[in-house]
Amino acid sequence: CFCKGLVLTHVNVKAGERIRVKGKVAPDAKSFALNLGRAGSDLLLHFNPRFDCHGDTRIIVCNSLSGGEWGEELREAEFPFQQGEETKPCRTEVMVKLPGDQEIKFPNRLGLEAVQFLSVEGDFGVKSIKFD
Ligand SMILES: CCCO[C@@H]1O[C@H](CO)[C@@H](O[C@@H]2O[C@H](CO)[C@H](O)[C@H](OCc3cn(Cc4ccccc4)nn3)[C@H]2O)[C@H](O)[C@H]1NC(C)=O
Repeated sequence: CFCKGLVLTHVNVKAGERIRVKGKVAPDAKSFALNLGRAGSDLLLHFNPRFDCHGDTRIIVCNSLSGGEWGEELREAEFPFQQGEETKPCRTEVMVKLPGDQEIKFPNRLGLEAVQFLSVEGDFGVKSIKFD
């Protein structure tokens, strides 16, 4: 079974701690997103792999959201995701470890000490989330 559109609050993840999200990319995935922050309107990291969305093909878009305003996008061309596969786009405090050895570092633009909010959106079915 898949959990789509998941929102967790009060997760209280601090710098150096790790969140490991495991799940499956939908076979017909267009895009999915993992969001970390204080709340839905204040995101430290919006991590958005796009298979075919907003005119983007197989690009990872990362951004921050502050008071509902998007920051400047960071676009990563390395795209280690396949539609229909199991994957672990795991992440730590604004350092995102991707499948394989690839990492994306993203500035802590909101200067959050801890993350309270985690959400998963789009074509990704969550199978497990681990905090350690
Ligand atoms: C060239 C001038 C226009 O630029 C375009 O402006 C769009 C609107 O700002 C940019 O798209 C937005 O990029 C944001 C990150 O910078 C977010 O990804 C915006 O999506 C927010 C969102 C989440 N969700 C839920 C969701 C997420 C994933 C899959 C399914 C539902 N629905 N909308 C998404 O609409 C889009 O990335 C941007 N493209 C470029 C090339 O800059």
